[in-house]
Amino acid sequence: MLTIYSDDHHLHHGKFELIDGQLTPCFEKPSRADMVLARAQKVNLGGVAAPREFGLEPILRVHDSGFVHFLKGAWAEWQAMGRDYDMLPFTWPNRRLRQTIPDCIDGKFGYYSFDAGVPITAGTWQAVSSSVNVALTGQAELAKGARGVFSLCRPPGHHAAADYMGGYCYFNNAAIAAQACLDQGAARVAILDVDYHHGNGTQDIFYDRADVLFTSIHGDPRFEYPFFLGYADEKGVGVGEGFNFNYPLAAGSDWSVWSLALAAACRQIAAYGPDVLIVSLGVDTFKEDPISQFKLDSPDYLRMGETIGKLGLQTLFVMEGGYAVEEIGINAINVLQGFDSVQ
Ligand SMILES: NCCCNCCCCCC(O)(O)C(F)(F)F
Ligand SMILES: [Zn+2]
Repeated sequence: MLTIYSDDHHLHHGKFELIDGQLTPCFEKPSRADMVLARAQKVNLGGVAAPREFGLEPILRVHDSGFVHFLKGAWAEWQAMGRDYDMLPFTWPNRRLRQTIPDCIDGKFGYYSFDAGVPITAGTWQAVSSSVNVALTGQAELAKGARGVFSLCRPPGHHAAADYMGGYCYFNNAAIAAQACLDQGAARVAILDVDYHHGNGTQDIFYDRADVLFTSIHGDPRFEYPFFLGYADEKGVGVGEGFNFNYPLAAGSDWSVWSLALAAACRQIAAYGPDVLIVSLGVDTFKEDPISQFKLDSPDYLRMGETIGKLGLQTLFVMEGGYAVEEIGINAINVLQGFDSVQ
């Protein structure tokens, strides 16, 4: 399987995030993607290709222009205030506050984000732009007939919605790739989000649409981030009703439980009959993951890939989360090797 990868992700390395009331070094760090790339090369998964440049147009097919232009100009605006350290948001327009866009950068950042997990640094714009190009280059390979492609995206994207970032995500790489499939003539695209955390951004973007089926298996939001979306009763709205399936699972869930949700999601995907499948591939479902509560083990990721491969669909794998850095490469690449093992 071909891997699409850009070194530009190294340009994005936030210093701190707020976890359990403490400022903690960011878990979403460059070594994550380095370990996955190293494993892909070690097992000779396939070639590694640099992304092509697609510009802002495909991003603006999914994201609000005010949001995109805020992110593009944020660091320069911050620097102009004499600040050379990471930007972090700290106040958000909650219930009954004005949904207005202030002039002050702190107000704008709060308007365009939903948590403090999105540091903006000097290299963030370049890194997130390249992460989108990695996803779009993978999508282009699929359009040329590839059975499976791996877009090794960093930063991740599935928490980002049309007009807000959060949870380490800025642009929604998987959603942008899905929209590109539709813009190139696909009638239906299925997205399977296997990251430990619910892909609230991806769900939000496609919630009122029938041309994208969203399925997600994740930690129950009653106890797990992102808390405020990802419940089983969220089925879509309007013409989108019946095209959204959430499978929240209890803390401690292992393969025996997780695989039942995967089978259910795959039944929905098969019934939908998509032209293409996009997998938001997070491997923070791993039993050793430092910020997550599932109990999958490395061999389970081979089975995950085989199960996905048996759908018989052209599939774009888009990297999302996973923080057990020593094993992140083995677990992510196991999924792809499992997929490839199915003829
Ligand atoms: N007590 C733990 C608090 C963790 N708070 C933030 C979690 C963000 C998860 C990001 C991710 O793994 O879903 C992505 F794929 F987007 F990277
Ligand atoms: Zn996650």
